[in-house]
Amino acid sequence: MGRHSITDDAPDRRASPYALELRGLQKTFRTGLFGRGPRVHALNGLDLSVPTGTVHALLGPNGAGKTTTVRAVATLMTPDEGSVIVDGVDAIADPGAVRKIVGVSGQYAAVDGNLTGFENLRMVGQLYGQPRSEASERARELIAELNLGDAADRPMRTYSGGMRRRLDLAGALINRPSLVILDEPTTGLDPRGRRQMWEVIAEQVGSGATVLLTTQYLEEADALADEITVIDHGTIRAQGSAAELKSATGGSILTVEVVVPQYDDADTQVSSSLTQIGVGPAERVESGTETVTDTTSARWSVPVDAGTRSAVAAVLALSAAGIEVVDASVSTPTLDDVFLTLTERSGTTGPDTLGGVDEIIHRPAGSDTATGEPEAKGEPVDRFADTVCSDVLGADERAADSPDDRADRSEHAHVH
Ligand SMILES: Nc1ncnc2c1ncn2[C@@H]1O[C@H](COP(=O)(O)OP(=O)(O)OP(=O)(O)O)[C@@H](O)[C@H]1O
Repeated sequence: MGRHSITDDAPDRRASPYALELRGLQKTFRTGLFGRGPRVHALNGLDLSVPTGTVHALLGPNGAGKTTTVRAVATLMTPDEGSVIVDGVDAIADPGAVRKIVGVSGQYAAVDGNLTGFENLRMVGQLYGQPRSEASERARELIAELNLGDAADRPMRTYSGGMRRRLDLAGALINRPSLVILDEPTTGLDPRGRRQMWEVIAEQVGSGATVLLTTQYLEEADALADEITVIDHGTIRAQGSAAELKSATGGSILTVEVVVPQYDDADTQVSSSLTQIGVGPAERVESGTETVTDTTSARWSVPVDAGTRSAVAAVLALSAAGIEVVDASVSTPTLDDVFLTLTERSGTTGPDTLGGVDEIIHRPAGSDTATGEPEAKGEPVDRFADTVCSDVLGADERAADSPDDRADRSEHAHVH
């Protein structure tokens, strides 16, 4: 995708093969009245590199730090420590420049329900500084790409959930951003709508977009992402392709059911045959089951790395040793297994788990300037749109900052 520049001010950009680089990102929130509640370590030193033209998925349970990461990249929140570089531009030193080169989903579709999809998109383009004719052309282009042709001239309030999501994605793409941030792009869609959205996202990536995706759907990350980062309590638990994560979580397991031979060292015989095929020791997992032929069978399992070929090899080896095989199957871990293993290991207990609350700070009233009031989820959406608008319309950028973010800049909480 080409890049559209909306101002003459060229940002201070260094050449980079990465559309996004995060280094040592830390963020601690104060909570409670006057910030006297527990500190929440939302991010504990996050590192991430997203090569240009790829999709990177952030996976984590509720409260893991996904939205905080996304907000740091979208310049809605200033981290306490670390750096955010978008397409070579330092987001902390020059947030205004970064806002012009990121597109964030969830921001635009609701601009005005009474306007048509086309009018909404054209307006977003104009807010980015595109002349009306160019904004119209880009809006028509995206409407065609995102299969919204039939609905383009209908008021947006008549759109289905899936159409709104596609219009929303179009809004995030209107400025031909270097990095597209999709925060849970298919939440609430039915399976068909989700698959249609995946197709649209895949097409955009095929034409060169770089995407940072957060999702609660592991199959979404599996289907779309080149790389996945699993985070929990603001810390990276694992990073890699879906296949790498699956094999790091334990690889495939071969399970074999055999007719128990009636001689003394039968177990040793089965165990050594299977261990030779596997990449770890074989274990007897179940025994004493009556088979349909009134003989007793036993189940064995062994970790393997050759997929179904391991099952064939096991049957051949056991048959050669005179042991009858009743059943053999290989199971490969799903991304769900990976996710559960990684997040269970870190002590996550469920959807309401808080990220990294580790201390209660008692301060005398008035001893710090942070309000510490938790923000309502969803507030950043409006704030990003406001900030983009104020940037492109030349208003004072600082006016769009919340008191919370100003406090963020003046005060750096530390993780202990
Ligand atoms: N403004 C805030 N004030 C206080 N705590 C906050 C604030 N924003 C986030 N947190 C806390 O930081 C942690 C990380 O939150 P974050 O929203 O980034 O998680 P998430 O992975 O996006 O979760 P979810 O999937 O539920 O959206 C959570 O414990 C959350 O309660």
